[in-house]
Amino acid sequence: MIAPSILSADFARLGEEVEKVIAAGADVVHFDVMDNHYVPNLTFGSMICQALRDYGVTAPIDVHLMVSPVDSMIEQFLKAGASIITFHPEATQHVDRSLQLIKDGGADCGLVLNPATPLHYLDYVMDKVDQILLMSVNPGFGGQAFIDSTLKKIEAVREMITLSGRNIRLEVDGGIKASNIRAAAEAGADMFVAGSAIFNQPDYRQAIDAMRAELALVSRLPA
Ligand SMILES: O=C(CO)[C@H](O)[C@H](O)COP(=O)(O)O
Repeated sequence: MIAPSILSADFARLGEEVEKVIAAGADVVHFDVMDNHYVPNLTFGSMICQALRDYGVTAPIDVHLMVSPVDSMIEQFLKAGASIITFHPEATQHVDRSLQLIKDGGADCGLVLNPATPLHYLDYVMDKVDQILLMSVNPGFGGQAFIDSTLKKIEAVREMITLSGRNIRLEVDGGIKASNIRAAAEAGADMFVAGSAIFNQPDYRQAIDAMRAELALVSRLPA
């Protein structure tokens, strides 16, 4: 799945931008929520998610909360039509409760781990999460370079997913482009967030097609 991050879209024309990127072949809209507290940047909240739904966007909206605390934002995004909500475990006091809040609201839930965040946060929630998001940059800004150590982390989480026996999506986010998406997929990722590599290109379809062409060459797709 290709999930363009609207962080790099033209905010003045957001509805059109989302329509255009979905028409260009994207599967999911990736929605980066930053609070200038958990991360040193500020983006948009649930009203914009609701506005996209009201505009007619029916594609899944994958909300990545870079906020602390998280629970009140979860409630707002559930009401605003989020399909998937992920958050950073160290940003909430009760990880299991926050995950359950998302599930009870009818959305898919998941955890996000920063490049240096240990995997042990996943140990007791593998029966609950629908998605795991591994950040391949430090969160807060688009357009950063992919941190290579993420590949080993993707491999480790793919093993954990296989052991869990569950169909958990493994998403990677940060610095993804046509030249490195294949390595991320071969390590075990199956959902790819890309912001600048899509929205900073003149032709979104061409950018997405170039990524899909690389994915078609992957020798070992994750189960
Ligand atoms: O979560 C994010 C930053 O915190 C963005 O989704 C991510 O960095 C995508 O942007 P790019 O593809 O340009 O790296």
